[in-house]
Amino acid sequence: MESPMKKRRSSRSGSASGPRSGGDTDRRIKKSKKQAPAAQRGSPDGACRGLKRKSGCIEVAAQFGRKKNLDQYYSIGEELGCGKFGSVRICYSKLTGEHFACKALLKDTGEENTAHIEVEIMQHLSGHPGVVTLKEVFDDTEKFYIIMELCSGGRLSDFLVKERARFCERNAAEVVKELMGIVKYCHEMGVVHRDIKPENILLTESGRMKLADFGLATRLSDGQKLSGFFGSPAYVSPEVLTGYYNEKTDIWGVGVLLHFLLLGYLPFGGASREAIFEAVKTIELDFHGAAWQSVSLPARDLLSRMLTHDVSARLSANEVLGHPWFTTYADCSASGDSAAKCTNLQITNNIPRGAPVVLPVGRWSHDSSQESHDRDSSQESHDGAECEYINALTAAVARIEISEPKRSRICGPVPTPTGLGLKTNLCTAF
Ligand SMILES: Nc1ncnc2c1ncn2[C@@H]1O[C@H](COP(=O)(O)OP(=O)(O)OP(=O)(O)O)[C@@H](O)[C@H]1O
Repeated sequence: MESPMKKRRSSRSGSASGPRSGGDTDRRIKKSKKQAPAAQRGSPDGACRGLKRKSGCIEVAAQFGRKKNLDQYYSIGEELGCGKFGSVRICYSKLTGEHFACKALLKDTGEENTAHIEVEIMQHLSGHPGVVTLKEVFDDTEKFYIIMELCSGGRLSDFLVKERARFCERNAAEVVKELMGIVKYCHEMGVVHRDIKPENILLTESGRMKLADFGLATRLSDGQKLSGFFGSPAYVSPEVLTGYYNEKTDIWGVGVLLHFLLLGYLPFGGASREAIFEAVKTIELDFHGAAWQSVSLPARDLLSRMLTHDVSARLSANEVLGHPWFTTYADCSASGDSAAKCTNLQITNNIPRGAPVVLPVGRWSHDSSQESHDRDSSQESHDGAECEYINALTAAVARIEISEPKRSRICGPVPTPTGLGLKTNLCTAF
């Protein structure tokens, strides 16, 4: 797994533009129902303007109700992780004994308003099971302390590195389905995350995913465009590098993750940041090469629609979730035949960055113990039938009508997405 690359926090004041100010990009971005205006990152007064006034929305005037005397309420424990601007530690409520995570952000970094917006967006999204829940905020003369839900399962990136395990398509579909449900919720709430990557996806003890680190997130109203560089090089979308963008930049990030899950390596690599950017901007992925032969056609079709440079053609979160690839594996599970339909991908250790993984072409097995390349004739005929099924699905995929997302704003939690099929593995992995 690629090590996380530094974000340009100093350029967080990227702008949001109205629909009329943008040239070509405007024509590619269809307008939809009006939504809240994006936060003005340079203006604390504007930070809550237009934001849906759901219960608990933080009023900037109230400085998100931050409290003093952290020590009075919490004991701070060991470090869970370290970001560019501070560390995150486990903490214990002195009142209830509950465990939380405490993110400390230094005040003298000029990031004070960013901290406000991060907190505000977390609060805005609170209530969804896929978003790290904000508990409360403290400050003292030097730091802000964000008390949030503890995700003791660690980061998805660490899980992927540790496991180095087989990621069959069914498991990949479960991961992406759950993540996309969270992204869909964010977009419906008018929030673009802008830094979707496995380092920012945390896992609970029970293996559920939680999107975290809203430090680069922003709000976006329908038809608005964003500009400015945000994100991590390997996951950044081409439009972020070349001009204006919208919430579809998050779809690209999930697409990069899906590519990793399916093939075991990231699609855009390079020896330097510039080289990665060049790859992101110029490489058109070919889903027909040898590496893809053991990946189903619906999976390839979906990925090609997530990693297309044409933003207007790129699927929305809702459209991704409606893709037949997910139906395939939902149906498999329902029939109790899911394991048989898993294409096991062997993600071997020490894969050089950007190097292709040699996949076990045509191997279908029930579990990792059945790795034999010898398949009996009944299995062959089973595969043949499955191929027909998959090809029929692909034909259906080709007829999918692309529609703009409904930007209805959901005030409460949306239904919990299906849990990770890897739940057990995740629990034991940490
Ligand atoms: N709620 C949480 N529960 C458990 N661990 C957490 C939690 N939030 C953050 N962490 C850990 O702390 C690390 C840093 O957190 P986070 O990414 O929010 O900080 P950051 O300063 O924004 O980082 P970056 O430099 O990537 O922007 C995470 O990678 C994760 O390991």
